Amino acid sequence: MTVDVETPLPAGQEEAAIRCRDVCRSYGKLKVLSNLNLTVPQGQIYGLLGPSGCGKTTLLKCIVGTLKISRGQIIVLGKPPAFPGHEVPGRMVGYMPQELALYNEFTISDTLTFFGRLHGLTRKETQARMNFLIDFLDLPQKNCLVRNLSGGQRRRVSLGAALLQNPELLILDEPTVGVDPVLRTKIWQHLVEIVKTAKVSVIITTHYIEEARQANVVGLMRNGHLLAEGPPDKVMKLHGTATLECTFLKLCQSSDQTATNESPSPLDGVLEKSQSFESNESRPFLGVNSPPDDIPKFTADWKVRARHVLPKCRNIAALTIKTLVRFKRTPGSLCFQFLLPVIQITLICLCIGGDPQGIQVAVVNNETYPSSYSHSLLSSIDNYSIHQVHLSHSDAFEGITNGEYWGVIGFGQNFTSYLTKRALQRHVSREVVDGGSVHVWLDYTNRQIALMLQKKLHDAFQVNPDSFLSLSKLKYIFEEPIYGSQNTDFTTYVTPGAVLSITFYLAVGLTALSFVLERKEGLLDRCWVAGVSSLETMLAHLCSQLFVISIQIFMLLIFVMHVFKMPNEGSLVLIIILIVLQGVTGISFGLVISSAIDDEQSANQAALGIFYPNLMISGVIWPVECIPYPLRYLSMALPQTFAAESLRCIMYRGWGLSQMLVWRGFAVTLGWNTFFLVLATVILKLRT
Ligand SMILES: Nc1ncnc2c1ncn2[C@@H]1O[C@H](COP(=O)(O)OP(=O)(O)OP(=O)(O)O)[C@@H](O)[C@H]1O
Repeated sequence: MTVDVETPLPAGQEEAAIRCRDVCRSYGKLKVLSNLNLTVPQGQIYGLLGPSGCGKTTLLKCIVGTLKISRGQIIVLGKPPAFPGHEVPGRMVGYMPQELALYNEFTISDTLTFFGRLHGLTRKETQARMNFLIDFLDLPQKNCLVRNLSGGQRRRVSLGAALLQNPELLILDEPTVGVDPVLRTKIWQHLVEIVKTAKVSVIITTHYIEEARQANVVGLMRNGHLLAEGPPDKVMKLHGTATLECTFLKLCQSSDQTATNESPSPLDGVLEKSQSFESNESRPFLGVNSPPDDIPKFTADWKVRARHVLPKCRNIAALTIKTLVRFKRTPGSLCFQFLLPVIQITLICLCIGGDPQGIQVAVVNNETYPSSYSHSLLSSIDNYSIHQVHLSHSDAFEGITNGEYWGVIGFGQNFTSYLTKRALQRHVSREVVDGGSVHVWLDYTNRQIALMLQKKLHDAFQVNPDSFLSLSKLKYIFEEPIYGSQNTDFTTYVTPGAVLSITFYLAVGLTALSFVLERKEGLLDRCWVAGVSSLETMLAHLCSQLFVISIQIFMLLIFVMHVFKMPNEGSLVLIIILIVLQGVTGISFGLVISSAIDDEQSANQAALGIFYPNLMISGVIWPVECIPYPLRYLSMALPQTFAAESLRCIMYRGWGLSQMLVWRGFAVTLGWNTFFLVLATVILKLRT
């Protein structure tokens, strides 16, 4: 049967706050809920009891809609959870998860204000409820930080957050664990009172089985199904026991016995047992006047669906403010986030691409008179880069062999006279060529240093155009470059790519970790139950991270352009937009990692794992033109290759968006942003 959202439910069914029929849920191959049937009557307290690991929390998560069921049907306050337009998850339900699910950097007041914002309470309403809850739950001052509270106090704050908006349905997962007996009694009294006065429905799990006698109905759960369901007195009377604990033990024994009896042969036992389990488990031993299980199918108008999907500004604002408050409470970490990119770019500009300095080179000069060409050549060498050590032939070679010198420069005894002959005569003997040459032996284990030495010697030999050396050489005249200057160093090449990489990786790291931690601590689940969608979570995170990125980029540009004086011929606006977009790529990639991965270690590994390959292949450190072809094709698919090229073109060539090399960087970055954001949203949706 299909019903429209406006159609009233069939008679009898409107009295149940929660109705679960044949509910199944597995984690991989582990079947946790198995054809479970449960009914929580409206305006009553339902105590869900069972041993650890029997599936209570899983069931509650399915009821609030943060976990999807594999089979069966759940109706909460008249409609399935997460049904378009239904406020479950949302304001109608107050959920206290088993994990404390509180922000440690928040005060009690921040915590309640945050949930008040999510539920759309006015400041006045939140304040009034806060005063009541602080008094009722015996909480310390409202400006106490959550991280400074005791375990029991935190649990009470968590309970306060669930009670805040006076929900129609309260779902409490072990609210009394770690709470002293006096307060436990008070909490139960409050539940009894709100059930009576405000007709609130409550489902509560507890390990203290006997305290559940105050519930109107109890459900005894084992291995993912209910063994019995009914008012506590009736359940105990039916099984002839004096306590709920004894009833539970008795039911467990008889359930074990039934399962054993129904397995005739140990050989085919596995199949038989599971079949008998399936058939028995769906029916509690004692039901509570369940009406016929004719649960209708629900459909929603496309307009309602569309409204349901659209992100709500209220939720995005509440989540963004939450992150900003957390930033405010951790100023050290915030300053570190702002300074880290500046420290990184400073190190890159100082340490990468510069010329080697003070390189020790041995000189063996067999010409003794000071007016010789060898002396004149040696005096032209750049002393800042090359430190000449004059030695004998044997000491020089011993030194270079021992790694003391990077090279040996040698001049023969008759260097000047042979060089003169070479310059004046057309045909000279091999001995003249050899004796009129500068002999250089280099340690090539460090190519950069060896190439620098070659270049410095070459430059030194070019200094005097009238010298015999220049006569004996063919000359090239390098005119003014079309772009850049002849003094452009490697740092200039690296900086634009490095700025993009720093922005990208910091955003990846911060996003991937913060999300994973929030999920682990149950905070994401709690926000979802308060009605926040995956898309809103993403957008809020994007907004708050954009704030951090903006300050990072501002400081980066100040350092790059004013401290390290990198040339900029292009539009500053384009440069800022491109860097911000790369930051968004980092945030969205971080969101993909955190939506797919559950623990910090794996998230860290994923973020770090892509760091080096991406850095090496994207042409950030070394030109893409030097990369082998298969990797070069891979490089084109990466988010930073074209973006880095685009930024170099803007900064050093002064190009704008009309040039393909520039707009291609923007287009690829936007493409990756969209892809990562959609992927993260889909993964988050699929994983609930
Ligand atoms: N995310 C998960 N992935 C895989 N298995 C899970 C996951 N969450 C729970 N389980 C498994 O599902 C089973 C039921 O867990 P659940 O937390 O629902 O039990 P519980 O009755 O609430 O236990 P407790 O009273 O100790 O909280 C357990 O065997 C648990 O190991």
